[in-house]
Amino acid sequence: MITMKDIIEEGHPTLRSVAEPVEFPLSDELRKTALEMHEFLVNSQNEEIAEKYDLRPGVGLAAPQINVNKQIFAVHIMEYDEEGNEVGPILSEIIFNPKVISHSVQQVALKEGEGCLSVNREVKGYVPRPKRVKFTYQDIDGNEHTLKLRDYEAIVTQHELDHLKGIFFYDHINEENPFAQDDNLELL
Ligand SMILES: OCN(O)CCCc1ccccc1
Ligand code: NI
Repeated sequence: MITMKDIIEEGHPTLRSVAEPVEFPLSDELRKTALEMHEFLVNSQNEEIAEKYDLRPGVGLAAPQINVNKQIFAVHIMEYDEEGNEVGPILSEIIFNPKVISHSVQQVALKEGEGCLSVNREVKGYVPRPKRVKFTYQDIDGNEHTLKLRDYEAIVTQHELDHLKGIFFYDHINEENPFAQDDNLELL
């Protein structure tokens, strides 16, 4: 299973490189790695397992973060009810060879900013990203899919897409004023 020791940190060159496309059918090894990336996210959101293995909770994980320079990322975003019980998956998928088709001019950012499993420090500031994004990808069997996301799911997905291009979330933060706002930016 993947644990925090497998996740490389900023400063490692792989995190600033462009990931390679994935060939299908997957090798047994790459299929296993992809499934383990998704399993890490599920484990990291399970209180007992996260505590037992000291996992930082994550809703996304990109292959370059475990030093695999391939165009793969996993997302696992669950819906919770007011008591904090899991209702079901909002977006839970392993994405291969994603290609952005279009995105909105309108931007969104999380009020609390973003973090990253490969960045062991807090970097304050709004991370402006397109509010809506449409992209194609292949699933673990190589089947093509098209997905249109908005708001939080779009933010998480674009954070992962950035990792495949060697971009960190803080590259998008306004240096002069990290909390700069304009009427094209909606805070979530
Ligand atoms: O690359 C995934 N990762 O570092 C985990 C954090 C994911 C994430 C956190 C806040 C907003 C968007 C995405
Ligand atoms: Ni990250």
